[in-house]
Amino acid sequence: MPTILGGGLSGLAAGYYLLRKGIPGSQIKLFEASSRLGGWIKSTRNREHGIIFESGPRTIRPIGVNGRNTLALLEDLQLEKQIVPILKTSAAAQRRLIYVNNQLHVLPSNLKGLFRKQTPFSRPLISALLHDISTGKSSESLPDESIYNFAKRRFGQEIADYAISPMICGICAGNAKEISVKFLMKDLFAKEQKHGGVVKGLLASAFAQGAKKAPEAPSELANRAKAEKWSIYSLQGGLETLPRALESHLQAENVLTRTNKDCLGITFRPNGAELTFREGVEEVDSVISALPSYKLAELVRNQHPELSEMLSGIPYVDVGVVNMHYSSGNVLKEQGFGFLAAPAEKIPILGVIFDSCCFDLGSNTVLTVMMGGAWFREYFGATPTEEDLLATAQTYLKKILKIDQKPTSTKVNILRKCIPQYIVGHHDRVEAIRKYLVTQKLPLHLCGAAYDGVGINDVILSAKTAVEAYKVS
Ligand SMILES: Cc1cc2nc3c(=O)[nH]c(=O)nc-3n(C[C@H](O)[C@H](O)[C@H](O)COP(=O)(O)OP(=O)(O)OC[C@H]3O[C@@H](n4cnc5c(N)ncnc54)[C@H](O)[C@@H]3O)c2cc1C
Ligand SMILES: C=Cc1c2[nH]c(c1C)Cc1[nH]c(c(CCC(=O)O)c1C)Cc1[nH]c(c(C)c1CCC(=O)O)Cc1[nH]c(c(C)c1C=C)C2
Repeated sequence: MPTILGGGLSGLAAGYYLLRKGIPGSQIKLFEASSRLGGWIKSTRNREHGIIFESGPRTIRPIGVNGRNTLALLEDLQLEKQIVPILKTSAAAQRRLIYVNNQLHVLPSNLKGLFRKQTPFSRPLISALLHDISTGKSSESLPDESIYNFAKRRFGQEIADYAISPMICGICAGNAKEISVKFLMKDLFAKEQKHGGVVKGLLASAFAQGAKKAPEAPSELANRAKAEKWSIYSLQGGLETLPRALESHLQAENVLTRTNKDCLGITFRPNGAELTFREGVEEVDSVISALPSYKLAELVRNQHPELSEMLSGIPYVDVGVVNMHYSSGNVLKEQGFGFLAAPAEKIPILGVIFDSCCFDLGSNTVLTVMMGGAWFREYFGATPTEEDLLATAQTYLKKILKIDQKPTSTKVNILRKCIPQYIVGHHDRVEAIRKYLVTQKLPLHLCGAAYDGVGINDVILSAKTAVEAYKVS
């Protein structure tokens, strides 16, 4: 009987894939510590004006193997009609801004943009590619390095400071000087190590592969996303519609989903495992962990200190999220998805999402300010109040976006340890963790944001992969 620990998106998706594997729902259990399922995905609708505030994720990418996998899941859950796409032609898809040198700048969004000089860059971006071509490989071969160093070596300091560093903030709220190059640029790094440059490597593999592409049968929804040119998408009712649909699906199939069930320890036995809860002990055949890695580390510490140590080596950061709603028309002068602040600006906010520019919210303006991340303690100390975060958000909305108006409603969330950081050495660490599970023959499978990608698509795929490896006894 497989038991899932953690009822965030990856845990719910693990339940869905176990059912698809043919395991009867009555044999599957899912235990969640908090009072609700969905983890960081939380969409709150204001009762008075109906505006939805997302405190966690808000958009999903439709492309790539993992993007298409999510679309197949949505299709199976019959959520197609609830998809709200952002088209590639929209301002939200084409205008991503960065805040550098006390100013907002638009990042190039097409090939033409590479040939033009655009602030804050001192030269057209094409010169970054020439920099890569003319720069040799690093003298010794590197097993890993920070994405900042890699970008600086290959493409120059401006790319590292103005493009890569803000982008890392906008994906994992992290410091590019600490994050592994393999987090986003695994292939480019491998190409550089093999061919002495990224462009050289890309050309070599283009010649080697010709125009061949892996054959794949995309779902109807993936074809629609391509034909209609979706850039990213959300769901009616907010992204929480997805965990709610998974929850209903699992319950309809008789999966036992229990909230307020905080697992306190795991002890592996020759034929399974014992899970300790405040209410007592549950005996299970095998465990699928959809927990944050630092939590799993606590649960296995007594029996497997070495595994626990490796799991605790994956750091997490805190993010402050402030949703702002203005009912008095458009208070926003800028168009686009939002802006990200370059860490060199040394301001407490990571970036702002222009929600009402992404989705049609009538005459309302809705913005989400994200702050802290890798620098949370530095700017906010150990115990900031919600008022501190709201005041900071308002200060920077006024300074950067010139918004003076008082918001109609606001919501502040301090998300503690919400995003894992894939620091230099992460991939080796995850490999060592997996090797330990195999050599110790532990009936434990891992999924979730801690290991193979932090996005929604990644965690859904991680659940699918974990379930594929699960052997039905
Ligand atoms: C602010 C923010 C913005 C984001 N934006 C995007 C975005 O726009 N697009 C995108 O693709 N991704 C985004 N993400 C990432 C995405 O939200 C996450 O990767 C995903 O939700 C993680 O799901 P998970 O199931 O791995 O983890 P979690 O959501 O952390 O779920 C883990 C669950 O385990 C439970 N748990 C913990 N301890 C125990 C225990 N002892 N026993 C039982 N249960 C336990 C927790 O309560 C929780 O419900 C964002 C994340 C954040 C924080
Ligand atoms: C400022 C903080 C954050 C913002 N979004 C996130 C954080 C921590 C989290 C996040 N955003 C994206 C993903 C998924 C990546 C994936 O694998 O699909 C996650 C976990 C999507 C994303 N958002 C931005 C970028 C560059 C990306 C990567 C993929 C894509 O191109 O869509 C930009 C961006 N994020 C934030 C802002 C303010 C912003 C700005 C323009 C907020």
